Amino acid sequence: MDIRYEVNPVDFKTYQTEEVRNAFLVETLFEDGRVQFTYSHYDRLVIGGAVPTTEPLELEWTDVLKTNYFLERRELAVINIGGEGEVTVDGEVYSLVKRDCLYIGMENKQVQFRSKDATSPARYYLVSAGAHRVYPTKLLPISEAEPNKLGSDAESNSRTIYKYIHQEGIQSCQLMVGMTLLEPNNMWNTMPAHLHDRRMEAYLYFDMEPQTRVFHFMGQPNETRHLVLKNEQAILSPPWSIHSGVGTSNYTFIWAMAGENYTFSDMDAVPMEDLK
Ligand SMILES: O=C(O)C(=O)C[C@H](O)C(=O)CO
Ligand SMILES: [Zn+2]
Repeated sequence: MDIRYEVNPVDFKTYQTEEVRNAFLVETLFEDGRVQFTYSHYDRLVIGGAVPTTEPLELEWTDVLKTNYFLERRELAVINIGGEGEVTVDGEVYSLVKRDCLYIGMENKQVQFRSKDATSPARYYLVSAGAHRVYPTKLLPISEAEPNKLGSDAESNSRTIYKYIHQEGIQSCQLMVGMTLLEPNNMWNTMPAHLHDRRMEAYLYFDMEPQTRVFHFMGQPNETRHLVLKNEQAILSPPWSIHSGVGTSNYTFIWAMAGENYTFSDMDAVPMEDLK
C-alpha cells in the first residue's frame, strides 16, 4: 500500500534527495498482470496503473478506501498509454487505443480492464479523485481531442496540449486531466513555471527511451529542488510547488489536477526573477 502524506513547504527546504523522492516520486505504476495505486493525501488524489495481459483486471481497492466499491464516492480517469484494449464499465464496453481517455463517473460498481493482444498490452493510467455527484461516463478518443500548440523551438518547448477532462470538455466533479506532447528536439515543459495554490497536480512522464531522463523541478519558486525520472514514472506536485521539467530527449506527460476550483486557466505565473 503506497500512501503519501502531505509535506509542508517549510519542512521541504531541509529535504535531501531521498526524502524528496520518497515523498513525491512514484517509481512503479505499470507491471504486467497487475493493478496498483498510490494514494496521495493532497486532495486525496489516487494515481494508478493497470496492465492486463491474458486475463482481465478489476478495479478494486476497498481494503484501503473502506468503501463497498472503488467508485462509491470517487470518479476516475483512464488513459491508455499502451496497446489497444477494452474497459468495461457496469457491462458497457469501451475500446481505447493509445492516448484515448475514458472518464468513469461515481457509482459505477464494476470496472474491468482488458488488452486486445497480451504481447502488446494496454497500459492504463488511472487517476481518481473524490466525487459528490454522478457525471456521465464518457470516452474521448485522441482522434477527436482538440490540439493546442504552445511554446517555440527557440525556447525548446514546442508542445501540443490536449485537454480531456475540464470545464469545456468531459465534465467531472474535481478531476481536470490532459496530455502534453513535446515535439522532437524540444525538452522543456511548463517553463515559465506557474503555481495554483487551489489545486494539486500529478504528472506522469512516458514515451521515453530507457536511457532518457527528465529532470523535474519542484518546490516554492525561491527554493526549488529537482528529481530525476525515468519512463512511466509519476510525480505528485503539492499546491505550493512549481511543476516543470526538462528532458534529455523529448517525451509526453499526462497532467491531472484536483482541488478547490475547476478553472484550468487559474495559474499564477512565476516571474523568472523569482526562481532560485
Ligand atoms: O506543457 C505545459 O505547460 C503543461 O501541460 C502544463 C500543465 O497543463 C499544467 O501545469 C496545468 O496546470
Ligand atoms: Zn499546473
